Amino acid sequence: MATEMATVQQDMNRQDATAPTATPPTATAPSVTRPFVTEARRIVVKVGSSSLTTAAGGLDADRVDALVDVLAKVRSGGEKEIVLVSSGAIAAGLAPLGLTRRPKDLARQQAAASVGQGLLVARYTASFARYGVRVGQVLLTTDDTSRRAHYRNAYRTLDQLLAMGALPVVNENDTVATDEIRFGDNDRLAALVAHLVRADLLVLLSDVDGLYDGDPAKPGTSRIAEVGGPRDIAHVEIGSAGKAGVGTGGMVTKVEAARIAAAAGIPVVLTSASRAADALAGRDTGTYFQRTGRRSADRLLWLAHASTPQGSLGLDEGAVRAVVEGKKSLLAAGIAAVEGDFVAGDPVELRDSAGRPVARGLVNFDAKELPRMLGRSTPELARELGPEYEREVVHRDDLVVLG
Ligand SMILES: Nc1ncnc2c1ncn2[C@@H]1O[C@H](COP(=O)(O)OP(=O)(O)O)[C@@H](O)[C@H]1O
Ligand SMILES: N[C@@H](CCC(=O)OP(=O)(O)O)C(=O)O
Repeated sequence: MATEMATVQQDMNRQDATAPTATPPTATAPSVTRPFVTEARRIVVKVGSSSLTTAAGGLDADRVDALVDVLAKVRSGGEKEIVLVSSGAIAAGLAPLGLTRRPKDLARQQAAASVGQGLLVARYTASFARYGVRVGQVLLTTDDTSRRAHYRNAYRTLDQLLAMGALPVVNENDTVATDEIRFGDNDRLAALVAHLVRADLLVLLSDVDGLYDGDPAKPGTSRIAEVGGPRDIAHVEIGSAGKAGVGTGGMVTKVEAARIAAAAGIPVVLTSASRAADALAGRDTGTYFQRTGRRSADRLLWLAHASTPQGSLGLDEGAVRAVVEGKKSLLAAGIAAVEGDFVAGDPVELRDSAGRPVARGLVNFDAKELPRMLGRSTPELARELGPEYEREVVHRDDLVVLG
């Protein structure tokens, strides 16, 4: 982890007005100082609901167009690929359904998302068409991010869209996600998509021009220009709700997303949508989160951050050592307890004898099959129950140790 101190800068234009246009590059535009941005070939850009909607609610076509202008220009040279993770489905669906504010219940949020997602993608399609760019809609759930077959499929589709010169517009599949398995915000989804497509850069666009060292609405708070690692911002007061009332998660989920991406070797720039052009030109704007780690094995990041465990396995001490220190597969012999109603292929939590989660993995058996297997060796199981029981309960390739 990097230990440099965060750099703090005073900034007068912290909050985006609802002005539709991107900030024009003027004489005061900051100089190009970020080669990791100018050199990035594959970029994931995430834009929040608060940057796409009008003050009165509903989709703001001018703001969508302003963002599209910036993104189309970035990729116009043919050297850069962009994946856009766009929120805004729920916000866009409110007014057409006669709703004045974001409903609290999931069913009405899903209805709004169902109406709004169509409008959102229609708007992007029309707007990118001005530049002759095709968009492809990709809707993902947490399952698509943790199950091997879904994960590969999601990667293949996104990669193929990019190879064919299209621009993927990703959102969470809100209409089928339940409360338990929902990302809710798109910030972490964007970090995981960045990892999935092996992006060189993640740009998070919000209605605020960076991370502040306190509530940006209050005087005396300053923008943090650079974050070397989580310790740099351990003291920062990070709010969970945006002022516009249409976004979710606030700054908390953005910082978490930046942490996930940075730990996976992807640098992150967090700024406002109106500064997207500056940010993507490598100018010194917003908050830059340095990478803190290297790329990890593909799917495991998704397993750690995106999956919702459907149950847990209690491990004895030897099994905890084997899994955590030895990076070995989990065998039935080391399991003392089973909780939950999972089926083979589900993500489960692996806990130590004190109940602390130590790892997460995809289980190879249904919950109801496991009790009679506990504490027994693999050859014994094969002999007594049949050769299909001669398997690890969680294979080490499907297992991630929690840090
Ligand atoms: N320390 C902080 N620095 C910057 N913004 C903050 C901070 N704490 C809370 N916020 C709030 O987070 C909001 C952005 O979150 P959100 O509304 O969810 O945006 P989006 O829709 O873009 O995802 C900002 O408008 C700001 O008011
Ligand atoms: N998938 C949801 C995202 C929810 C949301 O508000 O996210 P964000 O604005 O990124 O905090 C939507 O499209 O409305």
